[in-house]
Amino acid sequence: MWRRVALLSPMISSSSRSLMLKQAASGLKVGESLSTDIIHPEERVSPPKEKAPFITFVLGGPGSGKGTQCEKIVETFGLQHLSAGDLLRREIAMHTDNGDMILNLIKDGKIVPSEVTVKLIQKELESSDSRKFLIDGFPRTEENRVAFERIIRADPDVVLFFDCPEEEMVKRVLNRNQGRIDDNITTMKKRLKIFNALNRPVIDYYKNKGKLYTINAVGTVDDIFQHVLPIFNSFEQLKEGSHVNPQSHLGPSLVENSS
Ligand SMILES: Nc1ncnc2c1ncn2[C@@H]1O[C@H](COP(=O)(O)OP(=O)(O)O)[C@@H](O)[C@H]1O
Ligand SMILES: Nc1ccn([C@@H]2O[C@H](COP(=O)(O)OP(=O)(O)O)[C@@H](O)[C@H]2O)c(=O)n1
Ligand SMILES: [Mg+2]
Repeated sequence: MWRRVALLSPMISSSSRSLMLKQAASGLKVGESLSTDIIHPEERVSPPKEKAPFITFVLGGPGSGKGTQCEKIVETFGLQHLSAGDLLRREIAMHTDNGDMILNLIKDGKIVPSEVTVKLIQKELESSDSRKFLIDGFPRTEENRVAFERIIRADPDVVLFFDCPEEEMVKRVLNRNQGRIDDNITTMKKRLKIFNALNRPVIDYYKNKGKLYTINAVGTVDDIFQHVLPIFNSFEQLKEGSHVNPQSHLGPSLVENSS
């Protein structure tokens, strides 16, 4: 929705609006001309400046707790949660043209072509009324990141990285119990390899840009969330409309902004 509004608003000037009203009053259809009413370029009203939406990328290995923490962020700050994995699984469930291809890649722990994933995210962004998003499990590769920049033409404001030891991630995934086809030891080993090879460069990229917040993902869900809270609390635009107004409980040893 935000992009559509931003693209459409420059098209309507005050004089063209009055022209449309006159046309309606005179019984003319929009597009048929009223020869006396000429719009001069200097009469055009500049479009309202659309503020870019607030975007958070949520990174971390499989089972690091991204989805779990996203639920808590949504509850507290009202961001809209877009899980790349959930969007892909929905394609499988709906038997779309890409469904089988996506299923085979997920089963094998591989990354779905970026164009497919970014287009799914784009659809959600454009049809949403929200102005603040949590994009979970994305970008997983440099190719994902570049495709998002090219297609969406937006940059994240915040990048969270849930840092978790491998053995803890394996334990969590094998106990996840959500009936996921990739929650088995064979796929998990492949996913960890791919995470280390392809997601680490993305993490380094945002670290160098000063946008990365690394969070120790070991501990209880609530303890970890206490380290997420102050990050979002530091952004004014997230406070208004949030469901509660949480106090900061920053534990500096566990949260590191690598800027
Ligand atoms: N801090 C935590 N400690 C123990 N288990 C957790 C924690 N956070 C999440 N889990 C559990 O671990 C599993 C993976 O969590 P999930 O949020 O799905 O991770 P991700 O989205 O990063 O793969 C789930 O079963 C979840 O309930
Ligand atoms: N950006 C993304 C996100 C997920 N995926 C695919 O979807 C699978 C599950 O992603 P997910 O984000 O739901 O996984 P978790 O980290 O939550 O376990 C990945 O292993 C990939 O096969 C992808 O190809 N590209
Ligand atoms: Mg997840």
